[in-house]
Amino acid sequence: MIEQTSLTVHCRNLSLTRGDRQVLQDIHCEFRPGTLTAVIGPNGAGKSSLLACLAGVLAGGGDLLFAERPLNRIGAAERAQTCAFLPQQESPAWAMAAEDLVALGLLPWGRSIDRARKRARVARALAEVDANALARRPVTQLSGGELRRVQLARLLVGDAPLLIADEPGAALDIRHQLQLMQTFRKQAERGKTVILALHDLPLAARYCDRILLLQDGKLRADGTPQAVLTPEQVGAVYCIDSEFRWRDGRPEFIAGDLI
Ligand SMILES: Nc1ncnc2c1ncn2[C@@H]1O[C@H](COP(=O)(O)OP(=O)(O)OP(=O)(O)O)[C@@H](O)[C@H]1O
Repeated sequence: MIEQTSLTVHCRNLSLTRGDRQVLQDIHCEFRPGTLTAVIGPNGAGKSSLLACLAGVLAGGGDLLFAERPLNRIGAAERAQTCAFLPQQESPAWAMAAEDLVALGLLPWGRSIDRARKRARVARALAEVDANALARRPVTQLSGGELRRVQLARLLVGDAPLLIADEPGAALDIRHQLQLMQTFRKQAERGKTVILALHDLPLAARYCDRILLLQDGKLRADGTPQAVLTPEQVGAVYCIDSEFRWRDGRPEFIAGDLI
């Protein structure tokens, strides 16, 4: 059984083919507890594919290890308790109440958590994303950002040591985006391994410890925001001008013009 409070993920020579295209090539990296990592890169670079592999949803070549154990040898229930995953897009299948959708995040624990504790954890997770007021609303009647916040509560409710979320803040207003990034920061500070695919480079620079930059399925850079978001690297990958600077002790990424 994997120790539930902290988890290192090793990814060695990971490759993935989808259709007739190789979308990930020899990705070599590791993700440590207490670290908030952003995976960035242009559209089609392979971010979602990488996250889906890390979550065990897609299987590629190479080795993926959770706490030194091959991911494909970890049973489904244990894997679900270990890793919470939020894909880029997910539409609700039926009109369940938001709190019931969040409670699905506790399914991997079955009856080992009693009803009262389940209710308390669901309420806490909804509060974390400022969504308590949505608890009884049918998920099919929520706005895009409201639904995303409820799905994020489902990601958090199980308290899994590994959190993987694909564009978690894409539909959120600016206040909820900041709140969400603070939540992920807190999760990392509590010892979780947190991996997010992000397009928002200023948010990645400000909140993440580490950035992986993907381009055409290859890992182009891996390091601190300052080391990765250099004008040269950003220019080469995104074809834009940019600036990375420190203001009041805080890293700031500023996008400039198209090159
Ligand atoms: N189901 C699929 N079948 C075949 N090819 C796919 C499939 N899904 C994605 N791809 C291809 O895999 C490559 C990587 O896609 P992926 O979704 O991982 O990129 P991404 O970096 O997450 O992009 P975005 O920023 O647009 O979300 C792209 O070239 C895409 O066209």
